[in-house]
This record gives sequence, C-alpha cells and structure tokens, in this order.
Amino acid sequence: MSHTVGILGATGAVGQRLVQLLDPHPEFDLVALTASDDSAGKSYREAAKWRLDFAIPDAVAEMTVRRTDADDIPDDVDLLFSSLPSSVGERVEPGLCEAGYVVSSNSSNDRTADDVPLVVPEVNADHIDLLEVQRDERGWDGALVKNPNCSTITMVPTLAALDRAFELDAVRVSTLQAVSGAGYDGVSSMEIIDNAIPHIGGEEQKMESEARKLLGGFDGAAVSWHDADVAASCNRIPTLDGHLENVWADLGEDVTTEDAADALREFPSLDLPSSPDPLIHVFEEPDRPQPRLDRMRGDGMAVTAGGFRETSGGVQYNCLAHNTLRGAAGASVLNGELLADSGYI
Ligand SMILES: NC(=O)C1=CN([C@@H]2O[C@H](COP(=O)(O)OP(=O)(O)OC[C@H]3O[C@@H](n4cnc5c(N)ncnc54)[C@H](OP(=O)(O)O)[C@@H]3O)[C@@H](O)[C@H]2O)C=CC1
Ligand SMILES: N[C@@H](CC(=O)OP(=O)(O)O)C(=O)O
Repeated sequence: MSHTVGILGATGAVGQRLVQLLDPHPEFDLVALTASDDSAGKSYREAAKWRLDFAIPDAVAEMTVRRTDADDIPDDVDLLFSSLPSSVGERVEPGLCEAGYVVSSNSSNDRTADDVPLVVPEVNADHIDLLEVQRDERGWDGALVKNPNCSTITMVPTLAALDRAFELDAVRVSTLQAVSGAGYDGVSSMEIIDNAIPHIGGEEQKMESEARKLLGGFDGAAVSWHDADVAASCNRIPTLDGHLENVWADLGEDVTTEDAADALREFPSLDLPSSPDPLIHVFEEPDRPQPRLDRMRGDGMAVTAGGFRETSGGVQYNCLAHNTLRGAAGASVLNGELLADSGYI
C-alpha cells in the first residue's frame, strides 16, 4: 500500500538525501516539501542549493516549497520526515504531532525524552510501541519517532550483536567523522584541510546516552536504558561522507576474534524496503573498513566492521557507516517503513 509523505527541511543537506531516497521509494509518494520562510513559495530547484552528484529528480524540481507550518501542509499527508535544525524541530515538531501528523525525525531534539521512541529498526523495533504511551500522555492523534545521531547509529548494531551473543559491560569509542555531518556550511575548508579537529559539540554526550536508550529494554510502558558504561571521544577529519569508529567493547569474558566477528555477521536484518542484507558486513582484511571504499555498502545502509583484536575481557574493532544515509536520511526512511509496517500510518 502506498502512503503520501512530506519532508520538513527539504532544502538542507539531509533533506536532499531524503529527496534522493523518497523519489524512487516503492511505498512512499512524495507530495510536500517545506523549508524556512525564505524558501517558501519558490520552486525546489530555485530554493535548494543542490549538492548531490546527480540531477534533482524531475518530479521534485518544480514542486513549490511550503512553509514549515501545519496551515501550509496538506492535512492528508500520511507521514512527515523531519530534517530541521534541532532548535526549529523542538519548536515545530510537537505542534505538528498535536495537529495529527505522524513525524519521523532525524533532528536531535527530544531523542532521550521518556515517551519518544528512539529507534533503529533492526536493533529495537519493539520500542516503536512507546507511541501508545506517547499518544495517551500527550493526547496526540499524530506521533513523533526519532532516529539517533549518525555516530551512534554506526556503532549500535555492532554493540547489539555483541550484547546478544555475550554481555556488554562497557564501551569505549573514538570517532573519525566526515565533514558532511556538520552540514554544508558547518566546517570551513581552511579549518579542515590538512587537519583533524578533536571536538564536535555535544557529540560525545549524544553517543553515550542514545546508545544506552537504543540497547535498553521496553516492557510496554517504559524503556529501561542499558546499564553499560559508554564513553566516547569524537573527532572531525577531512573525509566527505562516512564515519569510522574505533570501538573497545568490554564483554566481561575473553572472546575470540572469530566468535566476535561471527556475532556481527549473524546479526539479523529486517524485511523492510531499506534494510540491507546483511546488516553488518565483516571484513577479513585488517585495513578495512575505510570511508571511501566502504560507505556505499548496501546502498549506503549497511554497517561495516573489521580489524578485530582480542582484549582482556572483550574485543577491539573498527566500524563504519554512511553518516547521511544510514546515519540520517536513510535512518528516518527506515523508521517510516517501520511505522507503516506496524500500522501507525
Ligand atoms: N542523524 C544524524 O546524525 C544527522 C542529523 N543531522 C540533523 O539533521 C538536521 C538537518 O541538518 P542539515 O540538513 O545538515 O541542515 P541544513 O542547514 O543543511 O538544512 C536545514 C533545513 O531546515 C530548514 N530551516 C532552517 N531554519 C528553518 C526555520 N526556521 N523554519 C523552517 N525550516 C527551516 C532549511 O531551509 P532553508 O534552505 O530555507 O534555510 C533547510 O531546509 C539537523 O537537526 C542536524 O543536526 C544532520 C546530519 C546527520
Ligand atoms: N553531529 C553529527 C551530525 C549531527 O547533526 O548530529 P545530530 O543529528 O545528533 O545533531 C556530525 O557532526 O557528524
């Protein structure tokens, strides 16, 4: 069955990735695009500073950009994907849900709120039913579901696999993050060329909290966060797309690299249109994954891992995912597919 969908913040970096994924989507029909008041009233072609390496899809280029306001969005849109700056998302998303819209959001506001499901479908699809609690508590006809931060998404499927096979006690992670994560105007070329920046505001705290919520249990009423101790250190490097992460997982027991790699390899995917199969690709080569070579694995939706080493009571490895596909737009689309599959739209 087909559903009508719209994009909030459609002209931005993540919004353009949403256009890329939704224009050919087999189940979603893209009918509305919004942005700031400066863009409203213009054609998408005029309003968007298009940065992807293919032409704007014909069906989208001449659509008129709308204001990000319930009064300007058709009432019968089944699902809105939100890629607004978090300060804007915080202000407008709850109002849209109150007005009856179902919103799958990539923005960081409200990700750790008690009644907002934070979901990576292959990891914690059951958390989607927190929407029943949300609707009861807030009296909404609409609903708000979030995907996590791109650095968090990159490591969480691998941690979920290790937690199911062994038991996750603690995680230490250091990131090498691509410039697209900061948005097109986020890091200037003079700052990043020939350089690395060991600071991304708020990123460590997001990885530490969002990972524990995603890996937690849901009893039908509330999510109990996983009690693993998670600590992160985040760095920006001059790659375009693809976040690479060095992970130390403490599993409370010695495990072989083969057993750890098998746990990742065997972690199941889902039968949703955007879920890759396999979800986690494990490399034998010690120098993989690499951003340029491996970010498009599974159409940019797979997580890749490799470089396993035994540590005392655990394992060390590297993992990678495409930050604006699996880590942002693709993650929101997957949550939209889960909302459809679960009957919320
Ligand atoms: N999951 C993840 O880890 C990632 C998440 N993100 C998040 O996604 C969101 C979007 O990021 P990105 O695409 O890089 O941002 P951009 O700045 O590229 O795009 C922002 C979009 O929001 C619109 N917008 C800005 N201000 C307003 C406003 N006041 N009212 C309505 N619309 C507005 C812009 O419209 P206009 O063109 O008219 O200004 C544009 O469409 C952010 O919250 C970011 O943190 C980003 C990357 C990865
Ligand atoms: N901070 C991430 C991208 C991002 O926007 O994250 P969030 O969705 O948590 O705001 C990066 O720079 O790579």
